Amino acid sequence: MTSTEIKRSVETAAPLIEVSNLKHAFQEQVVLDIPRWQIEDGQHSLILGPSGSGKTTLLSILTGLLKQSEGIVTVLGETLAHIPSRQKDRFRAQHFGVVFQDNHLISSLTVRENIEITQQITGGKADWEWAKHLLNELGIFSKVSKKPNALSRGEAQRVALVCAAMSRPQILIADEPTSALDDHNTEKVIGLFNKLAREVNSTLLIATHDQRLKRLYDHQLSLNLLHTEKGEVS
Ligand SMILES: Nc1ncnc2c1ncn2[C@@H]1O[C@H](COP(=O)(O)OP(=O)(O)OP(=O)(O)O)[C@@H](O)[C@H]1O
Repeated sequence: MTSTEIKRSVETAAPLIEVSNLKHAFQEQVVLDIPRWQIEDGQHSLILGPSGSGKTTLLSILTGLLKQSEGIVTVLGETLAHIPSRQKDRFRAQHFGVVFQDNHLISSLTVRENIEITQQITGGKADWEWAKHLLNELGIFSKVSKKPNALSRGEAQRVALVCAAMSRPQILIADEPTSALDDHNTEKVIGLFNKLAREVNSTLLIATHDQRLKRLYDHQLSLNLLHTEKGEVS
């Protein structure tokens, strides 16, 4: 066992994520209410729910960007509320890789520069060999000197995946990775996420309203709309 694996096995003796009595409200409107939820290391999971059911809110809480109104959230055994604010960014960068729906690549930088700057921001040391390996695994190494506007949406998403995986995070989050895709491309993208999670030894956490993904992952958290707008039928 390498030292990284030993560190990881110690860190992951606790569940990867554990939530109890979690509630969140915006202006007294409760948008999230999760009595209990747990993910173990390696248990790829879906957060399923319609638009407005609180998926992004939950991801923001898990990554320490938003403090919940009530309840306890622990990540890798650490209670988020006990981590001082100035250490939250570091905690997030160390343990989470996030792939957003709209990729968040910097348009004036090449693929290689986007990857390098991500590493600098997350505090990791430059490791171009690892980046090359991941780019090759995802079939986009030939695009390293291109800028994002010269990439297809699928290629840009794969670059974003490489950026998210560079720090070998324990948790790889994807926010709506497939909702705009047809069935064929959905399977391809999910295949890439699974492959990368294996490479990096990460657990996938996918937030989506795409019901097609339900049959692909056993572990699922279903969120419901807790409120309706005036004029909407509940
Ligand atoms: N900063 C905020 N201030 C007030 N209300 C908010 C804020 N952020 C989210 N909300 C509300 O909280 C509810 C949940 O929003 P959230 O973005 O978490 O849902 P979602 O499931 O991710 O939706 P979508 O699939 O459309 O992205 C919505 O009613 C939204 O309007």
